[in-house]
Amino acid sequence: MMSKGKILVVDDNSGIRAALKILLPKYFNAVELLASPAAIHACLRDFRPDVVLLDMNFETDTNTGNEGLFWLSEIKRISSQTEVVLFTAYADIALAVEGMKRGAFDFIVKPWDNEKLVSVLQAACDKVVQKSGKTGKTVAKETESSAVAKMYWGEGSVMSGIRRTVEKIAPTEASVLITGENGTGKDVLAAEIHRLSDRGLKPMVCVDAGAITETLFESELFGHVKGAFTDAYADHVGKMEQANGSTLFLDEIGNIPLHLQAKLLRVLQNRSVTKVGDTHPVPVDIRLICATNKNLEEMVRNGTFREDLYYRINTIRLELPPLRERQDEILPLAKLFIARYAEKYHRPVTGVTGAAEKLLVSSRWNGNIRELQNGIEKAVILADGELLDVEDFHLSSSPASESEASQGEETLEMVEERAIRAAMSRFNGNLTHVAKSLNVSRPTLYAKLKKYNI
Ligand SMILES: Nc1ncnc2c1ncn2[C@@H]1O[C@H](COP(=O)(O)OP(=O)(O)OP(=O)(O)O)[C@@H](O)[C@H]1O
Repeated sequence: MMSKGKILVVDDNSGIRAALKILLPKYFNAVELLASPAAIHACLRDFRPDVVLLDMNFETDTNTGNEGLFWLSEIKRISSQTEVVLFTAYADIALAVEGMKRGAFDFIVKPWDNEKLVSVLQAACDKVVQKSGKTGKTVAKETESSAVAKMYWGEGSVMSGIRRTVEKIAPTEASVLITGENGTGKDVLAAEIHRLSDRGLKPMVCVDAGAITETLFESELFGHVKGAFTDAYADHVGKMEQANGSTLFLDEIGNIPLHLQAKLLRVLQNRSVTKVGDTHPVPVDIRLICATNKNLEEMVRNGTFREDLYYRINTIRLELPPLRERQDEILPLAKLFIARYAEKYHRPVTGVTGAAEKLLVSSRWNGNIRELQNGIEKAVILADGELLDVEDFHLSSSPASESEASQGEETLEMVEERAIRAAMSRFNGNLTHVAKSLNVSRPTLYAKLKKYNI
């Protein structure tokens, strides 16, 4: 039976790689093979293996195993949850013991026994799943969704400039402030910066300051101890502590009221957080990325945003322009979304007609990339042919307008229900993300969930 799990094999012997390329895919979800350890960093970041099967000697004529031990430490340093199985042609017990002391899961001697190798790799995968407290299915799902969230950069000049800055600043500890209208891709950009950083193997922790009430804000961000307030039945670890060693993404930072801004600033300055109802500060090491669609400078001027907090979060500023100012990106993004939704809904759509291209490029896209994405999703579901045409889009006015609602209630209701169900499944029922992706408020989403019995 196929096990869950992703295996990375690092071995410079092409014969061994060829044999494992045939053997391992029968037992595991995904297998990557590297001839040289030089690409291990990139592979850990992009492929995110559960287990690495690591050769101990990469240079002919050396059999000290030192290189293997070095790479073992590197893998553990970068991704402590990844298990490493050492693979050596030289049965050296001392080396095996040293490797295990340094955190290797097990040791396999070449020439190997297929059954033994598979069972050791399976046991290592099981350990990863147990440690993360997830089933193999959810591990695979997370990987899928992180692949979906991967940012499309395009060739446009504006985004190329931002990309160059991002590549420079991502590996640093600098706080980043991302600004831009709704739907311009601030969340996606934050995730990309995190992915490219040294913290990228840990999950980024997100707080949507626009979606939590003022009363819950402190407890959500800083945590609370049991009994701190009426409903505090147990200790709760706040998002800041959860983000320790990783990145905290504070979305809609412009929505935080002034008195809470002061508390947030204190935590950021002291690099320690005290739970509500507690007196002991806990040190936290976080990289901060904030986003807003508000004009923070104006808020500072009119006294609704603290100047000191503004400077604290704003070491690097990235401004995502509205989609109407990045027209060269509209068609490439449209193609990307068409391919995504054609596959998802099993529709034969492959592109757009020339007339539809003109319409897409000249539309205002007040809801930016989110609106384009939603428009394409609907069009792909409803289209009859292979090419989307002008009438497949309802772009004469803004997409949520009444003119759209009057175009055949039955069909649109069906589309709406399907879109909500799709979003619920895509975001595993996370209502904040579902509401955001559909561009509706949470109360509207609740009403629709009730209406469609979802
Ligand atoms: N560069 C991109 N490549 C692929 N998809 C993108 C890109 N930018 C945005 N999207 C998609 O557009 C939608 C909106 O993006 P995102 O949520 O990041 O925008 P936002 O600016 O954070 O919006 P809001 O201000 O409402 O929070 C998402 O579904 C996202 O997947």
